[in-house]
Amino acid sequence: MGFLTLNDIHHTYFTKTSATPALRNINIDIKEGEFVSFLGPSGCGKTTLLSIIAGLIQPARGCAMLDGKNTGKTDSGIGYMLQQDYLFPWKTIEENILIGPKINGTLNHAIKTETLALLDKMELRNVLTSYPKQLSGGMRQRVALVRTLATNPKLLLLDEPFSALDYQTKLKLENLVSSTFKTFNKTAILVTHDIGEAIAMSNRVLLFSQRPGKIHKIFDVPENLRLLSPFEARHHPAYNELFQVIWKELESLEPEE
Ligand SMILES: Nc1ncnc2c1ncn2[C@@H]1O[C@H](COP(=O)(O)OP(=O)(O)OP(=O)(O)O)[C@@H](O)[C@H]1O
Repeated sequence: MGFLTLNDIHHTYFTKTSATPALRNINIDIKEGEFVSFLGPSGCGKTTLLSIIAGLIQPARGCAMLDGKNTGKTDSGIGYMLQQDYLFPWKTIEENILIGPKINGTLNHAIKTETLALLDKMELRNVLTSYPKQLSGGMRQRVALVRTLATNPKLLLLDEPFSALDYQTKLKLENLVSSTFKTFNKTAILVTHDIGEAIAMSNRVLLFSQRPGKIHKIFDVPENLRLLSPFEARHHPAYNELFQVIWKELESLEPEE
């Protein structure tokens, strides 16, 4: 069994008049410290699967087990980061990043020091007393990431966290996130539409089929790419090779016009 095990997950959304099958037969083991990306056509169920892993949606069948516990039944220590930063506009950056430990009742001197060090690592100095509206989009996403990491989650779910950023900021943030996750050996799942980002950030890329989403193929990212930063990885021949393979596979999934 993996650190995170997705066990025969199926899900269908029901309304009064319709049923939308979203996911079928999702089975996968993810190791501790692994970075996995979910890639696939729009509407194939990637966010639904993240919500099931987070315990926010009860799947119609199957379950997600993290460290031996069903994520839908326990407070499983999962951090969730989205495209929007959802910082509290009326709180300072310091208050925002420490809110998780404060709510959990775990805030102490050591956690505060570690969290502030993380803010430093994210190249955000001198913003502690600022408010979110005074920061750029890229800075706010980094603050959101520090806030997510402050609770020391066992697993991080990242739902297109870089997609609203300009290209340069996105590349910079990918580098920062990747080095932070490697340093702290964090297990993470990234939902993205960017094949390059998936390859440059991950150990494995899971390609989903059209809805109802199934795991269509799993691509292992060569070990030598993982030793590089995402920016460096994008210039490696192995990156281009894998990009072509995934691109062709993704194209074969698109519906005929
Ligand atoms: N609450 C809901 N009620 C009914 N249908 C839903 C609901 N949420 C999602 N769906 C449908 O389930 C399918 C999967 O949605 P989901 O958001 O998981 O896909 P996705 O792969 O994340 O899409 P995208 O890449 O466009 O963000 C879609 O057809 C969507 O319209």
